Amino acid sequence: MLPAFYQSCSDMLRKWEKMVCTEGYCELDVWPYLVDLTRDVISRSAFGSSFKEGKRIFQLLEDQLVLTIKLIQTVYIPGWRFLPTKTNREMKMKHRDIKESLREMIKRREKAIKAGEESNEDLLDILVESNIREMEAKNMGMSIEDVIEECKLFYFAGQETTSVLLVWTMVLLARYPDWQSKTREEVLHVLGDSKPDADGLNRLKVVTMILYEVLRLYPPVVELGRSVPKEIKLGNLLLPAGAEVSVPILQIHHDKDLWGDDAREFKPERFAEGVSKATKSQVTFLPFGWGPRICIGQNFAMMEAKMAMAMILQRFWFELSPSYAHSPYSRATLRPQHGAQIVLHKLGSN
Ligand code: HEM
Repeated sequence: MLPAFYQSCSDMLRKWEKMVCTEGYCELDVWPYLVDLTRDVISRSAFGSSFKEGKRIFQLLEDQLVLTIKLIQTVYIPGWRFLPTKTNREMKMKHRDIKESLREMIKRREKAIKAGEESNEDLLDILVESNIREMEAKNMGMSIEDVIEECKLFYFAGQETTSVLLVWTMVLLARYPDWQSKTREEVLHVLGDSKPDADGLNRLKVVTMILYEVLRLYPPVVELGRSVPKEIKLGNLLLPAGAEVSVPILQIHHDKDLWGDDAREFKPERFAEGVSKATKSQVTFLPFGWGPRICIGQNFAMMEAKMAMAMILQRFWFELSPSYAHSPYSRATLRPQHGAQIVLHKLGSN
C-alpha cells in the first residue's frame, strides 16, 4: 500500500508547492485537499490499475449518499421511493451506472486472473480471486451487489475517517508550534528529505504519539452503536434483548476521571510509552472501536497518516490563519465545520 500512499501524497504536495512557490507562503483551506488525498489513496488501494475508473465509481457512491441524505430529510411517505421523481430517477441511474462499471471491471479481472496474469493485489483482485475459489469449491460466491456493498464499506469506512485524522493533526500542530518543531525534527532525523519507507515510518515515535493524542481528542467516529440480541448481564446492568446501546467514544476520551484533570488538553507525551501505559491497560482509548468488530483498516490508516504528515513536515512549516474558526461538528465523522485555513510556508522561509 505504501506506493499508493506515496503517489497520492506527492500529487497533493505538488499542488501545495506550486501555490507557495512565488511568495514562499500561501493561505489555503487544507480540508478539501486532505479529503481528496484519502479518496485517492482508497481508490488506488481498492482498484489499483483501474484507479481512474474506481474513482468515478466512488464519486457515484458519494453522489448516492448525498441523494439518500436528501431523501431522509424529506417527509416519509410509504411507497414514495417507487415513484419516478427526479431524485428517485437519479438514484436509479447512478446505481445502474455503478453496477455496469463494476460488472465490466470484474469481468476483465476474472479473465486476467483465469489467464494466469499477475495479481494487482488490490481490494478488487482479492474479492474476485476469493470469489473464483468459492465458486469452484462450493458453487456459490458473491454477487455484483455484494461486491458493491464491500466497495461501499471500504470507501465510507476508510476515507473520511482518515482525512479527519489528518485535518485535526494539521490544526493541532499549527496551534502548538513546539510540537510541530519536535515532530519535524524527528522526521528529518529519521528520514532526512528522502522518500519515506516502511522501516522509517515505523520508527517515527513522536509522530505516533501526536496521532494518538489527536485520535483521543478528536476521534473521527464519536460513538458506536450496538444492539443487544439476547438478555445479558454487564457488570451491575441487566440489558434486555432488543436494547440499543451507545458507546460514547468522545466522552470516554475526554473523561477527567479516566485521563486526569488535563483530559481536555493536547498532551501527546501521555502516549510516550504506548497506549497501554497511557490507558493503564483499561479500554479507555477506542478510536478504532474494540472487540471482534474493531477497525480492520487501523494499520492502513496509521501508515497513511504517518506518510502524509512526514511528507508535509519535510516540505513546509505551517500556522493557523486568522480566518480559521475552530468548530468541530459531527456529521457521520467529526469534521471541521468551516474548513481548516492554514498558512503554509516553504521550509527554510520565514
Ligand atoms: C483514522 C482512521 C479510521 C478510524 C478512526 C476508523 C474507525 C473505525 C471504527 C470506530 C470502526 C467500528 C468498529 C466497531 O464497530 O467496533 C471501524 C470499522 C471499520 N473500518 Fe475503520 N477507521 C479508520 C480507517 C479505516 C480504513 C483506512 C479502512 C480501510 C482501508 C477501514 C475499514 C473499516 C472496516 C471495513 C470496518 C468494518 C469492520 C467490521 O464491521 O467488522 N477503516 N473503523
